[in-house]
Amino acid sequence: MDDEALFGSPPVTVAPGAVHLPGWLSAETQADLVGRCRQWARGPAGTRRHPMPRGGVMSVSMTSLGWHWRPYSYARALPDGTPVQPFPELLGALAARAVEAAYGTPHEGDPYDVALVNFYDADARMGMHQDRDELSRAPVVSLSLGDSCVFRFGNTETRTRPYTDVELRSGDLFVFGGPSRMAYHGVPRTRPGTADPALGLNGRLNITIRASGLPG
Ligand SMILES: O=C(O)CCC(=O)C(=O)O
Ligand SMILES: [Fe+2]
Repeated sequence: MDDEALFGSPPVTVAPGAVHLPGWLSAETQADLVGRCRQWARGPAGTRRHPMPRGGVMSVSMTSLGWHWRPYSYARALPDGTPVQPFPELLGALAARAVEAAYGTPHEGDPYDVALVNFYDADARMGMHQDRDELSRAPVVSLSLGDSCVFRFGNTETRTRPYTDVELRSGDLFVFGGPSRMAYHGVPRTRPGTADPALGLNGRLNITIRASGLPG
């Protein structure tokens, strides 16, 4: 696979260390990933909308691979003891290619070992947050499938301005590391109905691939 040489447009640096690569995944790879996400969601650990510590439930449905994430920690197993599904090697390979495509240098450092698959229906959103439960500061690799969304990429100090609103479409790659690794970000809205019908996905999927830095 050499998608980045064949598809997409040049990388856009949104903030130092935060790079958007529109159309990075081929249509074939997108369809393949949608099928895999469906399989992962059907696994024993399933997909769930996590309760928030201060009340309410997340509107995004999540499947964890490699380590189980819930607000706000990683664990080897679900609270009921169900083991988490293994981290797919395919995602490790994609993350390595993604980092090299974004920065032009190979990924060195902690291995990618966890992925969160987020499903957004038409009403789902994700509030401004930092990805701060990893011990590793390896870049976060984010892949988008299906409906477009507004991805709000902010600063490391506050949940509020300054931020940049980026339109993430199906097949887009977004990598944030270095000085942007701890930037606040969120998804204020998706754009229901914008997915290519040929993809067969009603809604939006996002896969974030991370290095937990936790002992394997
Ligand atoms: O859905 C997205 O594009 C962002 C997801 C995200 O920020 C997360 O899973 O922590
Ligand atoms: Fe995040």
